[in-house]
Amino acid sequence: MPVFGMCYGFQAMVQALGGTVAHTGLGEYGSTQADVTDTGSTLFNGQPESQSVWMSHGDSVTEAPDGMRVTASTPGAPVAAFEDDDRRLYGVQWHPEVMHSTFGQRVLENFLRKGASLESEWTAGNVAEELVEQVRAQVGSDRVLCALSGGVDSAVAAAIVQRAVGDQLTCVHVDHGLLRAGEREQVESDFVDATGVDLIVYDAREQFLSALAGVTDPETKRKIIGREFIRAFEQAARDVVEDRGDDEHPVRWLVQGTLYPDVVESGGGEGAANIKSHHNVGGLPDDLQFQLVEPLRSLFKDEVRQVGLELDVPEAIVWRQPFPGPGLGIRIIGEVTADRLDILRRADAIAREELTAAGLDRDIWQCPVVLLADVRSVGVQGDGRTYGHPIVLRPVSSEDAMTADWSRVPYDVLATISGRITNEVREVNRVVLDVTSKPPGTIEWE
Ligand SMILES: Nc1ncnc2c1ncn2[C@@H]1O[C@H](COP(=O)(O)OP(=O)(O)OP(=O)(O)O)[C@@H](O)[C@H]1O
Repeated sequence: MPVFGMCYGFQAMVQALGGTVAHTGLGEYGSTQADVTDTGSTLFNGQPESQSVWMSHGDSVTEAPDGMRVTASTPGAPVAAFEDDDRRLYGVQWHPEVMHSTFGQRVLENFLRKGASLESEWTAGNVAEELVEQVRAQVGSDRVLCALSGGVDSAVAAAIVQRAVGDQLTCVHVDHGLLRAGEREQVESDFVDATGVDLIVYDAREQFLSALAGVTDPETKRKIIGREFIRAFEQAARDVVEDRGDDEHPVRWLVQGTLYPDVVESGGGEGAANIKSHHNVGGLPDDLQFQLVEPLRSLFKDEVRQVGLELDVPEAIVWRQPFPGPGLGIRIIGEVTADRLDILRRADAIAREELTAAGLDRDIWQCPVVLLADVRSVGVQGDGRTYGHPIVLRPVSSEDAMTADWSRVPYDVLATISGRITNEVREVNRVVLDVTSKPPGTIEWE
C-alpha cells in the first residue's frame, strides 16, 4: 500500500517506523523556505532546490527511520521530507495541499502518479457516465423529485438524474420572489431547453411577501424564509406525488446536490436524516418520506462544473457564483417589500452585467449588492434635492468562502456601475463600496 504522510501524518510515520520526533523548541508556522536536497527524487523530480512551503509544526523529525532517503530540510526541521521507493513510503513535514506551498500540487501528483502508479483516468466524460449509471441502478423505475434552485449543485445533480431516468424526474423550482433578475427564466427556459427536464415552477411570491411584511430583524427574516420555503416545497412535493406518481411508480426519491465537502463536514453519514444540514433555506423536514439520491457526493465544486459542462448544463448556470438560498431577502437591510425588491433587483442586475462585461466573473467569488432601505441620504439630481437609498457593493475574492478579501475591482468598472445604478435606478442616489475582509465582516450583510 503506497503511503504519503503530511505534517502530523509525516511524524506518525516516523514514530511507527522507528525514527525520532523530538521537541526541539524550533516550531515553524506559515510560509517557510525548504531546501530540496535531492531534486532527482520521486516527489521533487525536476523542481527547484529552494521552494516555499506552508508549515504548521511544533515538534520536528530529527532522525529519519532506517531505509528512508531524506530529500528536504528546513531551518526548523532537519528531516522535512523523505521517501523509500521500494516500500512506496513518502512524506513531507509541510502541507502540500495548500496553495502557499508553491510546488505542493506537483508533489501530490508525483506521489499519486509515480509513487502509487495511479493512471490519470478522471475525465468529466467518464465520471458523468458512471454517475448516470449509478443513479439508474439506484432508482429503477420509481419517480424522483428534485428541488432546483438555479445554482450549480442542484442543476448538475438534476442533469445527471435526468440523463439517467428521463421523465421519471420532476424538478420543482420555488419562486419565492427573492430571486434575482432573470433567474426564474434561466431555470424555466435555459435549463429545460438544455436538458428537457419536467419542471414545475411553484409561484410562492405572495406567500413569502406577506409572511415577511413588517419584519426587519435579520434572524427573524431568515427563519420566516426557511419556514415558508419548507411549506412551499412540501406543497409542491404533494402536488408532484399526486400528479406524477402512481401505485406502481411512487415518488420515492429526492435529489440532493450534496458535494464531497458537505459529506466531510457532516461526518459522512447515510440516509434521510442527513438531508443537507447546512441548507441555507432552512433544511427540508425529516418527515418528508423520501430516500436520497446524491450523485455529487464524491465530487468537489470544480469537478461538478466540469461534469455540468459535459452534460450541456447552460454555462450561465455552471459558472454561476454562489448565491444564498434566502436570496435578495437578506440583502435588503430593513423590511422586505415588493418595491424594495424591485429596486435591489435592478441595481443588482446592473452590477452583475458590468462585472461580467469587465471579465471579472471568475476572479470574484461573489458580489452581493445590498440595499440600505431604512437609510436615506441626501443627493442632488437635476435641479432638485433627493433623499434616496444607498446601495452597497460587496465584491469579495475567496477560495472557499471561509475567509474572503474584498476584491480590488478596477476604479473605472466601479465608476461605470455607480453611474449606471444612480442613473437607471431612480430610488438610489449613492453607491458605496464595502472594503472589509472576512473575518471580521461576513460576505453577506445579514
Ligand atoms: N428557490 C428554490 N427552489 C427550489 N429549490 C431550492 C431553491 N432554493 C434552494 N433550493 C434547494 O435547496 C438546496 C440548498 O440551497 P442553498 O441555497 O444552500 O444552495 P447550494 O447548496 O449552493 O446548492 P445550489 O448550488 O443547488 O443552489 C439547493 O441545492 C436546492 O435543492
